[in-house]
Amino acid sequence: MALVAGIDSSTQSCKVVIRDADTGALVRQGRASHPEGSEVHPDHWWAALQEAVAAAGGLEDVAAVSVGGQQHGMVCLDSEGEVVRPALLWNDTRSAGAAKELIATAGDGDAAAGARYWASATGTVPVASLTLTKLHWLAANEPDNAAKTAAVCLPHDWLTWRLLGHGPGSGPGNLDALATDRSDASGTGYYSTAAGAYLPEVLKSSLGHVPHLPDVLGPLDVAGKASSGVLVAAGAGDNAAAALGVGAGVGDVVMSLGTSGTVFAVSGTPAADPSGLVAGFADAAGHYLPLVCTLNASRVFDATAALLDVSIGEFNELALSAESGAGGLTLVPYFDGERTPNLPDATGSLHGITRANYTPANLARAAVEGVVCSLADGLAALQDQGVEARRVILVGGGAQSTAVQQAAAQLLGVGISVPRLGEYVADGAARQAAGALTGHFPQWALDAVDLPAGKDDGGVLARYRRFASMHA
Ligand SMILES: Nc1ncnc2c1ncn2[C@@H]1O[C@H](COP(=O)(O)OP(=O)(O)O)[C@@H](O)[C@H]1O
Ligand SMILES: O=C(CO)[C@@H](O)[C@H](O)COP(=O)(O)O
Repeated sequence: MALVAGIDSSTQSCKVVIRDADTGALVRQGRASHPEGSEVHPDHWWAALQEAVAAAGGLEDVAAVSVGGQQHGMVCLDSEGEVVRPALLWNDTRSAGAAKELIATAGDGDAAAGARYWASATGTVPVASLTLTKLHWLAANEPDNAAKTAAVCLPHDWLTWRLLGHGPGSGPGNLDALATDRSDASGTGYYSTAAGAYLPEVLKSSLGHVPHLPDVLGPLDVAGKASSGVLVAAGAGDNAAAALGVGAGVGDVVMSLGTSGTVFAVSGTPAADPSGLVAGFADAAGHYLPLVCTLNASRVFDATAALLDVSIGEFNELALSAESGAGGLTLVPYFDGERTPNLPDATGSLHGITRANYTPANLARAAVEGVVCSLADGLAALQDQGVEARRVILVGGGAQSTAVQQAAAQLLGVGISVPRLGEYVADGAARQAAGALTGHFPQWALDAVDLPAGKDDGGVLARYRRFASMHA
């Protein structure tokens, strides 16, 4: 029995699953936390990866490994392979102005024309989350660090490189060993998803020079072999890895409630949405992954639970104990600013408060409904781009909440499928590792509970949309 390992290096933590390559049976797993903040030195990810691997019993008996990682994070390396500055993560909004400038410049001052240019050139209209806008911010605000940047890569690329034994000072040519895959390259802002190629001229005009970029590997390619002999696969962005992990097919929309809220589907054609709501990413199996991402999902639950001084389990019980509609309370969850819609400076808001409805249970319910409604808007944006939604597969930490599952079934207008408690990004990476080992993706069974579509009788979504539109 060959074993494969999948790693999910996501915003809040690193998770490792070790599975049987043939059957997909879970053999062991481990986890370690990442530090807080939207600016993190990559060394923390490496330390957490090693801790999580150790907690999972090590990789000595594992034949292949692959890394799924939080997307977009800007990892700048100097000519020796040393990290130039802590990575700016996908949820760091300081480059919002840089995004605006890149759009205006491309459209000669006309933002709509600029958005059309970017959607057609890369598949995605720039927002603060994209690596490109972070590099543009770096050039304007830290010119010395920009000048020192000899290579740029993403969190999963950097971890793959470290697993292969590379690192600061690991010798001349070590930057040449950097590798990525289409799914993560397509989230940089300097890669054309449709053409499958980097856009060096875009980098030159935003960073001031063209740094070395990781080779873009195919879905079943091998990045290399570690000194221990373990095969290291191409890896993927975390959302693309989740799509592989749940085996998403035509008609499936995946909705993830992690730190980010994401809604995405596997598609045969690349998206190019000039409204900027849908990002035109690639998937990890040779197709495309139109995706909507918000900045506010599970952490809205964490923050509300902290305010109410209850555990996350008690928070869910409270939300379940309130009526649908939270007695008239509506929470617009823009706690960390927002990416979709693009409102980086927004804050959250609570509407409809009366003395009668201002209870912990209604507040918990309003938090759940607010997050689910923001993702319902994401689903609508995907459908506007032609994505077919026959069911929504719920994943990510927040999907474990029964209150979230019920609200999703009620408010999304399609049936919900909740896979059994699992780590679907890490599982997707494990499937990719098995693919690199055998030359094909294995079919692994997925155990899920289905909930039929309910009805939004109380107009919860319409009321949410009315209050959310006040932020525009
Ligand atoms: N039962 C639950 N109900 C609501 N939220 C939960 C539950 N279990 C975990 N979470 C939340 O999920 C988040 C972690 O999810 P995860 O998908 O691992 O995030 P990320 O991939 O961004 O690191 C945390 O904010 C955590 O509080
Ligand atoms: O920016 C995006 C997708 O475009 C995020 O989905 C990140 O990839 C982080 O994922 P989580 O840590 O929230 O799972």
